[in-house]
Amino acid sequence: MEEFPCEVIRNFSIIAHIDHGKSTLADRWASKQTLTGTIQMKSTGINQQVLDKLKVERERGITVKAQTASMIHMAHGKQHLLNLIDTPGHVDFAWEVSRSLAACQGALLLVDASQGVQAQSISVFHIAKERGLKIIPVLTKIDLPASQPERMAAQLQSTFGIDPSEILHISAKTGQGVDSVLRAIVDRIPPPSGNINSPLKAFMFDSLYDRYRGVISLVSIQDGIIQKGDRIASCHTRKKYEITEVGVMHPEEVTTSSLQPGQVGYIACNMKESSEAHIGDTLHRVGVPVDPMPGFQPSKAMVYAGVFPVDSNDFIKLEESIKRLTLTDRSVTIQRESSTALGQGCRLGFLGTLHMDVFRQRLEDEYDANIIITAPTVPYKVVYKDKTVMVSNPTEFPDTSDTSSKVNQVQEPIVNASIIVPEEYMGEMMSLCFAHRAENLDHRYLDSGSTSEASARAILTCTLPLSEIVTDFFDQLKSRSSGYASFDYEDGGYKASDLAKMVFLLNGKPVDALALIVHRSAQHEVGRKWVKKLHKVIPRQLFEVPIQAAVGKKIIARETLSAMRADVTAGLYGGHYERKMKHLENQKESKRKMKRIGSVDLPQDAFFEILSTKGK
Ligand SMILES: Nc1nc2c(ncn2[C@@H]2O[C@H](COP(=O)(O)OP(=O)(O)OP(=O)(O)O)[C@@H](O)[C@H]2O)c(=O)[nH]1
Repeated sequence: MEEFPCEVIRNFSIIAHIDHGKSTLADRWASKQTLTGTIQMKSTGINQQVLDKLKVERERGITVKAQTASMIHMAHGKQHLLNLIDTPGHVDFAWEVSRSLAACQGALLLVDASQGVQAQSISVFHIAKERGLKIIPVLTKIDLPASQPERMAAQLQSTFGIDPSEILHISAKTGQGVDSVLRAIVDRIPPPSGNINSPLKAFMFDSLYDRYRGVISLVSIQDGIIQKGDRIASCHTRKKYEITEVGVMHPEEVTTSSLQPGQVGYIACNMKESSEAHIGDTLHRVGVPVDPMPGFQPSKAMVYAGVFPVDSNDFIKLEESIKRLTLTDRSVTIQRESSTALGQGCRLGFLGTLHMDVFRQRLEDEYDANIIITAPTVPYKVVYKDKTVMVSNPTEFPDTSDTSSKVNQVQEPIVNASIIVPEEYMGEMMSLCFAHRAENLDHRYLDSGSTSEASARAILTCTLPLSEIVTDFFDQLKSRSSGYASFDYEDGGYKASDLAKMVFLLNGKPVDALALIVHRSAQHEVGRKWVKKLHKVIPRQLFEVPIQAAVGKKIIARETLSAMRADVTAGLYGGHYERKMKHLENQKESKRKMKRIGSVDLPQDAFFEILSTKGK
């Protein structure tokens, strides 16, 4: 690939609410490049969303991991190199958005012309604005009969102060106006600055793991030049490496002879451990140190869950798979955990529940893992007289009803939430929020000056405990607004709360994997619901089994599982010997799949059933 000086390079991202059409637009450009044959790309074909590489992304139609791709565009008689750094659109991945934007000078704010501004449009706009990026507003899907470009342009003006004459109107589906976006990128986004004669300064904004070459780092070159054979060092770890390959993402890797100032691309340098690749690190030439770029805050886990192998003999294999997977997803935190009910496992920290779901699915799809994942928990702060302890595992939560426990206070994480919804659903949304312990509820209209016409949209803001939204909040939000509501949240710190640990007992023995942290106002309801659920899924035993929910020493709910008859063959009269044997065999087989809790045999399926249902 030829070399491009800074002035013809543009580094940009597309920022948008989920489903507003980022991948479709990027894809149109990618397929156009293959059609014109400007660049040989290992594209998977026209209209296949080449940027959404992961299987889970294709299945769910969401972008999980930011990808980069380079394109060549002719403008003003010169070839321009446009580097697209894709960003995920889901609230869980705001951290990835911020990271991707650090390598850009501009961003396309893509808004669906039939839906208008949504919750994530607002949050990503602010992230881009804070980073000082040039923003190009684009209304897309104008081919849809329901699109209202004029009204949405007015909305962009009232929400973001954008001049309507700057807004591009396109359809990524039909291709209308798509070229005008490329032109605007060239004309409006400033080229990256950088000096080829200055010492090498490369900013690492992402890393991937390759089985054969080790860690592949994605970098944006601030100054200097980087090529094969160069010896580089990390400002953060001070470790030294030799560059074995450099190139650009196209979106597949294409080797180049060098990467120059303003370019975004990948480097391979025999980095064996992903722990050596620090996102936000600055790389320089060995012996020529530079001032590091301001790095990133590490991502913060918001949701924790225990992951256990279904067959306890598979723990080592599972741990290995988890470690391999975290090489491509650095935002997951890992800690070993052991449970009397489920054996040895890992406690993983995720950015949110979608992130957790995606990780679980990737473990199953890519590593063939057979796992049990416990109910998600948020990180709580337990304040003692002399110290504060973070607790992300319900089994470690103290008994707050015990006055001798020396706990002064328990605090839970809070989020500042915003919901955008057509005004006729406001009542439903408010009651949903109140049912989830919302406070500081407020609202305003998004279509400024709009009269009370039916489709006027409002933005509702409130604070919510994070624990309330990690279960079924999002599903309820969608179903109670007929799919119209969009939701976003940001960290709102911690707040004191009246929380308690709920323990479930089978035949008087606590099952640690089922422990929960609940708000005291909901403890009876939650206790009854879970006890009923357990009663439904636990098979009858040879003896009567009480199933109880307890908070502290107090039993708050109970069901009793009646005993069954001992002899499984007793009901078979006059049967063949073989039939009897088969029954006994079956019984032995299902015994092997049981987890024994005290004297109670609990089948794996029961755990799956209990833990897979999201509701508290
Ligand atoms: N009619 C029409 N449909 C479009 C257009 N652009 C995208 N779509 C459709 O909108 C849906 C969402 O598009 P995507 O490109 O997957 O959206 P996205 O923003 O990449 O989604 P995430 O990556 O999950 O954030 C798909 O069904 C697309 O076919 C358009 O210009 N016109």
